Amino acid sequence: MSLTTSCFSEYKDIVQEGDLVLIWISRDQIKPVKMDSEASFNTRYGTFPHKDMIGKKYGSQIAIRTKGTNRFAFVHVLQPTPELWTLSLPHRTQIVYTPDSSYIMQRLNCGPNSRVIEAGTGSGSFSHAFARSVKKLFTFEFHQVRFEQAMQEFKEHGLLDENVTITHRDVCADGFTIKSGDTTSFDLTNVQNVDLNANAVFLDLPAPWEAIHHLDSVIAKGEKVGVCCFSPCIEQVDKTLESLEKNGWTNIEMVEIQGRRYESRRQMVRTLDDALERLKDIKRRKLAGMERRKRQLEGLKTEEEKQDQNNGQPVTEKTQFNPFGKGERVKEGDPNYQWKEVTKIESEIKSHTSYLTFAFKITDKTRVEESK
Ligand SMILES: C[S@@+](CC[C@H](N)C(=O)[O-])C[C@H]1O[C@@H](n2cnc3c(N)ncnc32)[C@H](O)[C@@H]1O
Repeated sequence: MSLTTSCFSEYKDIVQEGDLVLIWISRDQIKPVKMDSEASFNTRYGTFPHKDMIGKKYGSQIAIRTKGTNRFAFVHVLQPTPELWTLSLPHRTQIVYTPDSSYIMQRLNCGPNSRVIEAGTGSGSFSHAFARSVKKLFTFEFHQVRFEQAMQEFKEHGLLDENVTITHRDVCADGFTIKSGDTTSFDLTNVQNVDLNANAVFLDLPAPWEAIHHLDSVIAKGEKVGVCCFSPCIEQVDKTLESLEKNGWTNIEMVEIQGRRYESRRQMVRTLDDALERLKDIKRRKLAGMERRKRQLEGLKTEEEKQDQNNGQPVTEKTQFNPFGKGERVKEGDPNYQWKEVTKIESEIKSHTSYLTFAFKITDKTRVEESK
């Protein structure tokens, strides 16, 4: 089923047939699904029929009974946003994540008047974020299949009807000018050359330094234009810096974003008495074990031990309460215990993604001088 919706720019209350819905299973598992009342969404916990989601409010929890057990499994139905799309999209390439994209848009002063050039389009992660915030996005991709997939996806998401143009192009070899005869989503019926007039540029290419000299003819005159090059290796940054300087870009700065997710959690308050009790417990259990082994070697067993052996039960008494983790499990926040608020960092941190090299340029200063 292929339907064009403006799901990324319009807010809706109710899930409808044909909607692109992001099904939130867990923080690491969000799946994009087109609503089709005949279809179901399968998880390892069970099957969620789409018809149970259609008609519900966005944000609703949908529950089913799990297979074989009398428990519930649930998912949430969410409306797409660029941030959630980045976490759920089908990867065709490496992508730009929200900590980087939000920082880049802020540094490039992106807003409702921005006209942005992006190359390459890749999986379209950043394109969705740009599309929501800027006036025009001109995105370029030289890989034929990726170009077609991205164009289809942008069409389905309603982006091509709004402010996005995608062009099939090797920007290092052929620059950024869109002209008649090009393979592009731009309607070139009455146009020879498209005036890109871009005031922000984002290059996520293996060799951005080969594309920089093509920018002068497509960036806005008389205003400050920003460029950001996204490169994973410092050697690439070196070459980019050289090219930026050579082509008259100034205020060059390289930064790296180290995104961290902090979680607010509760930790049980542990007192000195708890620590002493724990040490005593270890000692008690050790002694009980030694006694038992001794009796086993001597072939002697207490009545209780014989009984326990018959039942297959452990002989050592179970620790009732242990604030250091082992023993009886206590649910976080259990009101019978004392808790303190703590911050925990995620266990697996995705560290270095890429270096961001920013630079700025004003090609024709006449207008700026006049306004002074
Ligand atoms: C890392 S991906 C971009 C990912 C994208 N920023 C995202 O967030 O989804 C780089 C893309 O640039 C494309 N590319 C590489 N060299 C290019 C060139 N000279 N012209 C146009 N696209 C190019 C590749 O085909 C690839 O799809």
